Order: sequence, then structure tokens, then C-alpha cells
Amino acid sequence: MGERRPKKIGGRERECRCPERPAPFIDSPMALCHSLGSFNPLDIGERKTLNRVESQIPEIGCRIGGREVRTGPWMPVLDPATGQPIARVPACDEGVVADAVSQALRSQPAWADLPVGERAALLGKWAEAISRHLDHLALLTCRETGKPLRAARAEVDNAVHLIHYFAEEARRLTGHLPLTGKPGSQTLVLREPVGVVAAITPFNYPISTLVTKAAPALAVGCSVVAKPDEHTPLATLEMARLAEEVGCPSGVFQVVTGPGPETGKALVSHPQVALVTFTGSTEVGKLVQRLAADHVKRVLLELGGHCPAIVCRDADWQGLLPSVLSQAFKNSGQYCYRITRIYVAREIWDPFLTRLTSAAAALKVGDPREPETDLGPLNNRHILERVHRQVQEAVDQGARVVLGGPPLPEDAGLYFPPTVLTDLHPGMDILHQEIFGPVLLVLPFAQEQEAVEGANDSPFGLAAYVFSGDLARALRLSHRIRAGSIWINQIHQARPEAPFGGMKQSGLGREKSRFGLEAFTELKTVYLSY
Ligand SMILES: O=CCCCC(=O)O
Repeated sequence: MGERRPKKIGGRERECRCPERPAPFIDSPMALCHSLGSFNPLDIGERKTLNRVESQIPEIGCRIGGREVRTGPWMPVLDPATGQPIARVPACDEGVVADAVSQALRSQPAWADLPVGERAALLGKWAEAISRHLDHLALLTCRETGKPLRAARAEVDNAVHLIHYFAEEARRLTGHLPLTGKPGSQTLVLREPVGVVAAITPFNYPISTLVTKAAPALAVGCSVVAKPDEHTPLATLEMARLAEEVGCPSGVFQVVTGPGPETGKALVSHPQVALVTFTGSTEVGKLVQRLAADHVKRVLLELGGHCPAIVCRDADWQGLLPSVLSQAFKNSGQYCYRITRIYVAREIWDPFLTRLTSAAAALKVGDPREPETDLGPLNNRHILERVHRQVQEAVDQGARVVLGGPPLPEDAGLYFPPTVLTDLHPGMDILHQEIFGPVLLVLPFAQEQEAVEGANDSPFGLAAYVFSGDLARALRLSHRIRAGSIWINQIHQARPEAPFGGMKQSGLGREKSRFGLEAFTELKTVYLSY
């Protein structure tokens, strides 16, 4: 596995540690694995046999009513690093989804009636169980997403912190008592859980997005039916199993698996689902919003991004370059608030571009399980083909490829090299479409206003980054940029205490923080005379 051989990328030789094809395969013990509890993804791909037998691939059921439900038809989950199936999960139809929703509906009132401290304690136990199984969950995440193992570990670790945060914060939610000024009369403004929540999560961060939705919903007394992306259901199923193991009441937290157009649609359209929380593309987010509108459901949408960074001439750009680079190529560019465009002051254009390009060229593309890998494969062929097409179209429209460009050869799988494009002009499609791959667009600017106009010339408004040694200038720029989050002279992962979400077509509502908890509640006003 992972034999080193030079690959030709973007017109020059570079080293790639991509797995060889045909990939090593699964041997018979896997056929005995009938649950995620005994499913060890490390076994897969480490044992070599060329004769794959379909029945040897473990079948892992969805989780409904506190147990595993094994129902066909089955669909494969592929390892993006090898292209080989690592498990099969159900493609749940409308009937299975309806069953999950009705269990969620039945269990929700009793769950909501528990004292908040009891729900918080259970969430704490869930977080501890996830922490104990961190290695296993990280490996599952690495295998199904293609992200480097160390990034998968960080994601699981982040999920543990998020759950603890929501468990604590839920205890601090309050209602409101407006002054009436009238003796014998009081007005109570109460907060109640919305009911059954559908949590639809993407392939790029299956674990952290799941807990960003499920943990606050559960903490305030909602029940949850989660639907992970069809490419990455395994770690989510294991997370639900762990929730059951630590005592989550049956029916409170469930997972259905399957493709978006069937399983996802059935879930979003189900009349008993009160709120849909979705992370994914703007295109699908619009469909979710339309479907939800039929029943006037609440929606929380965390959608696409095309996040600009502005690097002013007075910025400590050399010191910040490693952070800029990691935020641009993180998760092989499959990250909604990664830096996609950089506007660079003309005065520093040449040295900036040279240093950026050579640092990007040094990033290691390869097997996600190798510790030194920076960029694993893209998650699936659809994403790879889209990124390739976007780069090709940009080049046809006049863009210049400074680094990277075409994907690695077909036989190398789903790997796309770090790519840097310049000579970009406002009308180009690539400046206005989300790019879910390791492609960075670099543009010069002469005046501050030009950078702001460029940054705002986008249907998206998720995040932005400003680098300047002059704080007044940085604040002025961030004030003018339309984005839900702005980082100045630093690049940090979003904190649980701070709201996260997009302006414009990047979404609706905010996740994380107190606001991300309140989103799963509704206000009820009670007028009282006594
Ligand atoms: O692509 C966007 C998902 C963000 C996941 C996270 O940082 O938790």
C-alpha cells in the first residue's frame, strides 16, 4: 500500500504517495462483521487478496428506535483512497424514514420533560464515549472521507468539545418575564423545543457537523433523525450506536442512510419533522428550503462559500503564510469557509505569489493514513470532475495555471494537486461558483476599495480574512465585507461560543453558540392572571 512513485502533476514531476491500483482487498473475516461495534476499518486494505467477494463487505444497518435496523437495498460506501467498498449501508426508502420519524415523534415529549441537567449529563456521557473511541472513529472518518488521519482525529476531538459546550450552555438558556405593571397579571415568555429535527450532514465533516446539529437539538429536548451524506455514513452510525450505549432513550437519536434525492427528500418532506438543519451546497440548500416551505418548517442552512482573503501591503504576510496556506488547502479544499480567493496588494504581489506557490508545491499529496500527508484524495468522482471542469473552464476563459491544474492520472484515483490560478477577471465563472477542491485564486489589487468590491462580488458571504498591520484599516475592511465571520490577522477554527453561518446565499440562521441552541427552540407566550 502507498508505494512511492513519481507522478506528473501540472507539467512537472512531483512525489505522490497515492495508493496503488488495484487496491488491496478485504478478506473473509470481514464477512463476519455484522455491526459497527465489531467493524474494524483498519482490517480493510491492510490485508491483500485480489478476489473480492461482494458478501465479504460488512453490512451496517441504520439506527432506528435504539437499535440497528438492517434493511435493504444496500449501497456501498467507498474508500476514496482506494476506490474500493469498505461497507454497505441501507438506502432507506420513504417507509423506513417514516418509521424513524414516528419513533422520534413518540419519544420526544418524555425527553423534553426531563430536567435539562439530566439531558446534559447524558450528552456528557456521549462525549466521553466518543473520546474513548476516538481512534476508531477517526479511522472510520479517514477511511470514508479520504481526509488525513490526523485531521480526522482533530475533527472527532473537536466534536467532543462541542458536545460538552452544548451540554453546559443548555443549562443557561432562559425564558423572559416582561414587566406588566398590573397586579394579578403576568406574562411568561417560555422557550420550548421545536420537536423532531432532521439533521442532514455533508461528506467533508461528517462528525463535527453532526454534533453541531444533534447536540444542541438534543440538549434543548428535541429528538433527532440524522441523515449523513451517502458517501460518509459510517462514523455517524457509530456515533448513534455510542449514544444508545450510554443510555440515550430509544427513538431520541436516529440515523437513516441513503441518497439525498430519495432518503433526504423523504426526511425533509415528512410532515412531522419540525425543523431541518442542513449543511451542504447552496444548490441543494435551496431545494431543502423549497421542500420545507410546504409545511412552513423551520430551516437552518449552512451552505456554500467562496471566501476571500485580503492581504494588505503592511501585513506580516510572510509570518502568516503557513496559516493562509493551510486555510486554503485544508481538507483538500473541501471546506466551506476555506480561503478560495486572495486579493494581494500590488506592492507585495511578486514575492507573495512566489512564496505562496512554492509553499503550496511542497504540500504532500497522498495516502490519508500516512502521517505526513497534507492532502488526501477528494471524496468522490463527482467532486473531482467538477473541480477539474471548473479549472479547465477558467483556463479557457483566460486564467493562468501557476501551479497544479489537471487531476492526477485516472489510475491514481481521486487525487487533485494543490492548484494556484492567476490572471482572473470579474466575469469568470470560477470567481462565482463554490470550488470544493484544492484550487486557490490569487488576484492583485491597487486600492483598498478594489479589494472590498472584489471580495463582495460573490453570491456567497460565509467568511472572509483580512491581513494588515494597521488595525484601523483591517477593521474598516471587515466592516465593509459582507460575510458571517471575519478573521483579522489570524486563522482559527470557529469557537463553539461564537455563532457561525452565512450571509447572502451562504445560508440562513447561525450554528454554534447560544444562538445555535436557541435555534432549536420556539418562544411561547403565556398570559397569566392570578
Ligand atoms: O464545510 C463546512 C463545514 C464546517 C465544519 C466544521 O468546521 O465544523
